[in-house]
Amino acid sequence: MNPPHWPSTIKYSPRYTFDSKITPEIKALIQGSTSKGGGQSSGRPPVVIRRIDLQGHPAFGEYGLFATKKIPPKTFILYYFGEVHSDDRPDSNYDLSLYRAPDSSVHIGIDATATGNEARFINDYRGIGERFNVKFVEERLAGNTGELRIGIWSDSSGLKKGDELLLSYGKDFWKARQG
Ligand SMILES: C[S@@+](CC[C@H](N)C(=O)[O-])C[C@H]1O[C@@H](n2cnc3c(N)ncnc32)[C@H](O)[C@@H]1O
Repeated sequence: MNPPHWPSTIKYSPRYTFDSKITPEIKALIQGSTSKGGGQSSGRPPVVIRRIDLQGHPAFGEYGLFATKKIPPKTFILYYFGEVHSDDRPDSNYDLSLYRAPDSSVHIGIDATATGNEARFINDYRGIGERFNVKFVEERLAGNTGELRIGIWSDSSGLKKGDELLLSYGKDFWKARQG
């Protein structure tokens, strides 16, 4: 079932989908040798999608993601899911880097433009809060033999109920969108 306020134009998926151009080798690299647990851990994450109706909020009219309860510091909240792909998608505003080969011959991303989960709605802190309050943490499941994931964790301050989750997308994201 879709989470509350999920927009009908986007497909909800609490697990990876794979672009048709992803080779079996790359799929195996991402999934690891232990194909354990294809999706989000049990239950809904402690977050809710809300439309931003606050005048002056830089993402006014769009959506954001908010804590439904107090989240302690350094706590796992949810994973970032979307379409795993190996092509360049410079125009996507929902594309996260998942894996880069040491010689840069392969670069895998997770693009949640058309398919994804609640994590796609997390805004960048710039113009909203003083600093980010959540961050991306890479992990491999099953004692480092399972699927490669990007988790979203609270930072050292934690969040209060009702706080908007705010990331730092990094300067390159905004530099690429200037002008
Ligand atoms: C990953 S999406 C975040 C969710 C988005 N607000 C939505 O409703 O789909 C990234 C997009 O959100 C908006 N956004 C996120 N953080 C922002 C910020 N600090 N200032 C302005 N726009 C922001 C921009 O449109 C950006 O391209």
